[in-house]
Amino acid sequence: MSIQIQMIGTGSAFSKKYFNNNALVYADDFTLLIDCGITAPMALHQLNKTVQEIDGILITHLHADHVGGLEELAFQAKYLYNIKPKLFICSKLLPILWENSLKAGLSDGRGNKLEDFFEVIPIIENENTMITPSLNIEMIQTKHIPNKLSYSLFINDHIFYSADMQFDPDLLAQIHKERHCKTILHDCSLEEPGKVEVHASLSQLLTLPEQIQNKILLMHYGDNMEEFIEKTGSMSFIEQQKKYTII
Ligand SMILES: Nc1ccn([C@@H]2O[C@@H]3COP(=O)(O)O[C@H]3[C@H]2O)c(=O)n1
Ligand SMILES: [Zn+2]
Ligand SMILES: [Zn+2]
Repeated sequence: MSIQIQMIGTGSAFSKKYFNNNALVYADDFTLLIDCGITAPMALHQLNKTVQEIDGILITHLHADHVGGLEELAFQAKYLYNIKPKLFICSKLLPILWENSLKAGLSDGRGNKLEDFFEVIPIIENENTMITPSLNIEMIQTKHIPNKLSYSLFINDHIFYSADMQFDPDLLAQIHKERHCKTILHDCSLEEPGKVEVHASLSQLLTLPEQIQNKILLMHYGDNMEEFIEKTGSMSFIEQQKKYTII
C-alpha cells in the first residue's frame, strides 16, 4: 500500500531558510505529523492546514526543532477546535516531554496533564505499532546526542526515517540487506566533517555503497543546500512541501 510523505520543513535546527525538519505522512484516511518543531505551526499554515487536519503527531525526540510547536498545536486543538489529536511517543520519552518540556506552558496550576490536550498513545520501542490499518510504525533507538533518547522509524516496514541520528553504516547496511527498505529518509549535516558530530554528514553518507545511496533522500539540511546539488552521489535532497508517493 502506498503512502505519501510531505516534508513541511527540511531544515537543520537553526535553519532560517527552511522550516524545521518535520513531515506529514498521508495514509488512506489518516494524516500523521512526524515531529512538531518550533516552526511547524507556521509551516502548516503555509500549507493552508490547521491541526484539525492532523489525526496524529509522532515524536522522535525532544529537541525544540521536533517538539517546540506542540504547545501551540495543543492550545489550538483544545481551545479553537475542541479536538484531541493522537500523540504517539515512546513510553520512555513521555514523562520527560510533559515534566521537562510542555508542563511550563500547558499546565493550568490545577493539575491538568498532557492527556487533557492529546489522546496519548505510548509506543513500545522495537515493536510494530499500527497507527491506522494502512500505516504501521516501528521506533528504534538510534545514536544522536550521547545519553539523550532519540528514535528513528520504520514506516510500513520498508521506509526508514532517520529523524536525527549519527552516521551508522552498519545499521543502514542491515536495513538494506535484511529489512529490504526501499526508501531511506536521512538527516544530513552539510557542515565540514568533525564540526557537527550529532548528525550524519554528507561526506560520511557518500561513503555508503551505491545500492544504499540510491535509496536515500537527504533531509534536515542547512541553508547552503543548493551549493551541494549534484554533489550528493546517488542521493538527492528531499524538497520542502513537495508530496512524494512512496510504495
Ligand atoms: N551535543 C550537541 C548538541 C546539540 N548540537 C546542536 O544543537 C542542535 C539541536 O537540534 P538538532 O537538530 O539535533 O541539531 C543539533 C546540533 O546542531 C550539537 O551540535 N551538539
Ligand atoms: Zn533536529
Ligand atoms: Zn535533534
